[in-house]
Amino acid sequence: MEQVSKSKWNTKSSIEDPEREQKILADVAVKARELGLSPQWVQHFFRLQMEASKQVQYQLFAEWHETSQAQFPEVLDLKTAIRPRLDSLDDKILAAMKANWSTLSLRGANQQLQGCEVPTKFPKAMAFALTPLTDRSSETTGIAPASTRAKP
Ligand SMILES: C=C(O[C@@H]1C=C(C(=O)O)C=C[C@H]1O)C(=O)O
Repeated sequence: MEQVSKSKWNTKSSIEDPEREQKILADVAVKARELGLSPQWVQHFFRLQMEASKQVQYQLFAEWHETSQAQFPEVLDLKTAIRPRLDSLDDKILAAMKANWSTLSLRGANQQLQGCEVPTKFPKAMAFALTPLTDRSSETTGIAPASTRAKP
């Protein structure tokens, strides 16, 4: 996200790109369906990762405004270099979700994550990022309680 932020800082672009976010959410829902994952939970997960990413960007922008940060040298281009990398990361995340779906959809598995603290410069972003893993109510996840799910 530092590269994304630097690129936007240099080009004075806005942090938020709702069109790109909508496209990502639509794409991951299609891919989730293809992989047999809950599109609802997958969208919820990616929505929160995007909130986390924007939180990091806002924090960095605030720091840079504070210090009157100049343009950054040697920053990758957002559209042609950074976003394609983010897209391939999204595909890897979906594949990892597929590989770990039985664990992810276990009710109670989230308890292992409750109260876990990861040292970070971006605690607010981390809170967003972890929410889909810690808040596992079926209302937000679209994952049926274990008792009602068919056995594999
Ligand atoms: C990461 C970016 O910034 C924001 C966050 C996004 C994300 O996390 O995928 C997408 C669009 C922007 O609202 C970006 O512009 O690519």
